[in-house]
Amino acid sequence: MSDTDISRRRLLGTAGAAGAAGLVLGAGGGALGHAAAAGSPTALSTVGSTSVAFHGEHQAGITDRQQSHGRLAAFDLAPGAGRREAAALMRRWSALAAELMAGRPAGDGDTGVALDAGPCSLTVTFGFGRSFFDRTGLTAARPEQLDPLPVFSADRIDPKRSEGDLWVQIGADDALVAFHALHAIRRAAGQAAGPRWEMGGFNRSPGATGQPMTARNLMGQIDGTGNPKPSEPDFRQRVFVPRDTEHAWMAGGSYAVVRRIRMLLDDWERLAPDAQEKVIGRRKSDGAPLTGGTETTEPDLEAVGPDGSLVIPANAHARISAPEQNGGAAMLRRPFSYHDGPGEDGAPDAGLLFVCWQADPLRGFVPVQRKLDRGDALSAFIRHEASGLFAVPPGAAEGEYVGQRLLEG
Ligand SMILES: C=CC1=C(C)c2cc3[nH]c(cc4nc(cc5[nH]c(cc1n2)c(C)c5CCC(=O)O)C(CCC(=O)O)=C4C)c(C)c3C=C
Ligand SMILES: [Fe+2]
Repeated sequence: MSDTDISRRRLLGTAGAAGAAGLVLGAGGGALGHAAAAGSPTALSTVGSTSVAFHGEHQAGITDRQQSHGRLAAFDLAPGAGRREAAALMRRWSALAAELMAGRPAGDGDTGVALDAGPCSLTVTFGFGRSFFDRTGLTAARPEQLDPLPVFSADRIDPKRSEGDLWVQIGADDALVAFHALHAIRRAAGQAAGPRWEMGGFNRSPGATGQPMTARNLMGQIDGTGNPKPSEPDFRQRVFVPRDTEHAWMAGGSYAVVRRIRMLLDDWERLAPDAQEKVIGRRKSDGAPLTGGTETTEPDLEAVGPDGSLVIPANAHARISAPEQNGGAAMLRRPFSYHDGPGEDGAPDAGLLFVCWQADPLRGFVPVQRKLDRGDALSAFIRHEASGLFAVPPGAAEGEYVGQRLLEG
């Protein structure tokens, strides 16, 4: 996929909207505004009028710019619901997502919550968890990539907030639009599926920074610099399942690993700024490697300081997670931050809804997390509290629904 493919998916009000929001994945701006914005007296801003297409080769919400509001939710099929009910559900959900992403209401029973807003870059992305295949009698069609993730030594995973038959990722540049979309999805589930868990997150608002820039997380770090770029020749191969895959229904799809990672912010903030930078191996101010340059300068992993020690320490997070240190393993990270008030311990229940995308988690998240688990300086300041692994089918063509090739294959 080229950058142009990505920009074609997006119908941007102006290039300015894209710039203000920071196109971390390098998509260019198109020129088409949402109809509601076209010269009417109640014209929407570019933030409101920007829409993302539901139909396409890949589902939306993978390579699209991170929106300012995210909602992640898992659903379980109802007792007695099987393949037929799941197919009908995916047909309903896909039709609904296409309407909502175009800025149209959720049918007759629309609650009116998003009434005055445009699409606000809404994306709705659907995935299937491991248990979905047993529930629908499709175990033979389940890829080995959905085998359970290993248990890592530092995991503190809450099963009630993990996994699930179906996964929905919602992103939008407006909190009400994001809420409205998930609420409509939940209502449309009807008797077929019920909620298992839900998490809300956020990123910078479009226009908050003077110029487009990579996101910052709640530790204050620039986070996303090393992501694979659409302009790189192996981008597609890293993120999307190839055409010749054994399970043809997943060709053009991707695997999402979702981890709710709490940041132990009180401990982190006790560290001096230079110690914080050594934990990551990059400068906090501008994300440049500790060996110098700018955010996009390649780190010099061999460089030593006057005292003979490595400038980027051996246990620095960015060193350990780099593809060169992991046999080329890479993933596209597209997280949301979260803050759910104080935890039971009184410290902030805040951190990262870490969502990463790859063609194969066994050549993406798993080897990298294995290595981080063994000796990442960041480990002392984070705790993985929930986990999910989902197969995200390719995008649906016009008239199709997401997962149709699996459910009707
Ligand atoms: C298993 C995968 C990863 C987890 C889990 C993870 C958690 C995590 N990371 C940060 C902050 C940063 N990560 C950075 C780089 C980076 N992280 C991963 C993987 C995981 N991170 C990768 C593959 C990379 C890129 C490495 C490279 O290509 O050089 C950085 C540096 C800037 C950047 O490249 O994004 C920061 C900062 C936190 C806070 C966190 C858990 C809460
Ligand atoms: Fe990281």
